Amino acid sequence: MSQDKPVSVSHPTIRRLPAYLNILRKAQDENKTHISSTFIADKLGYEPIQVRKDLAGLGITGQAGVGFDAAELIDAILGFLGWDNATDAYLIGAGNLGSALAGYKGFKDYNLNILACFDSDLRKVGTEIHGKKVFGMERLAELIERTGVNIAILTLPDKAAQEITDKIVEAGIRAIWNFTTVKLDVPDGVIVERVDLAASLALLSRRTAEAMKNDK
Ligand SMILES: NC(=O)c1ccc[n+]([C@@H]2O[C@H](COP(=O)([O-])OP(=O)(O)OC[C@H]3O[C@@H](n4cnc5c(N)ncnc54)[C@H](O)[C@@H]3O)[C@@H](O)[C@H]2O)c1
Repeated sequence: MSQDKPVSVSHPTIRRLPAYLNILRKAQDENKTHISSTFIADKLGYEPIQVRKDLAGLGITGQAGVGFDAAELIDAILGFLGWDNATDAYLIGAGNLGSALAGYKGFKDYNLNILACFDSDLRKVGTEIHGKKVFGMERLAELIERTGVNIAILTLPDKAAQEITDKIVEAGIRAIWNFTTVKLDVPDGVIVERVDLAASLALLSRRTAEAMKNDK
């Protein structure tokens, strides 16, 4: 396997990488040392050329007839995504969604470490959710500044999202995983990635409606 300098990598390619990682790790668990693009493609219902193009975009090419060295490919993907070092994050809004994320053990596979939660509800402050301490909002800026945590996960109500964003950005947060529906206004250099289950559900619903229409 060779690794050249990566060229530009599209967002769809980046979105596919976690699925590749998942397959590679499972294959490793089954003691497979080398994996072909066809193997990965078959598992995901893609064309092998798609997988090869995605990995070539990262500067990785397999060896003809041998495929990719699974361990090297895992390291290359982790390195590309910046998942080779533990990334600490604070979660803000320890309600239904926030608690579920705080308790999701799978994030450790992506080296995301939710250090602690923050909430304005005094009944939650001082408690623990899935082993993560819940701090009051008055501690948020101080702790961001002191610990140098760069990532915030926003799982609070929409109406509080912009105000809290302004505060955490001023305190030093550089990346926000935004689960609210608000389009956040942030200064240049601060990265926001919004998660939208409704968009995904809309696709599911539409495709289901079309499939049912075709069955009639
Ligand atoms: N992205 C998605 O697809 C998706 C899916 C589900 C929910 N959501 C969004 O996630 C957010 C949370 O949803 P939920 O069901 O967990 O709600 P929830 O009411 O269960 O939890 C919200 C939490 O935020 C806290 N909170 C309220 N105001 C706050 C403030 N000013 N500062 C700090 N904490 C505050 C509350 O005390 C509560 O613990 C909502 O904005 C919702 O729209 C998004």
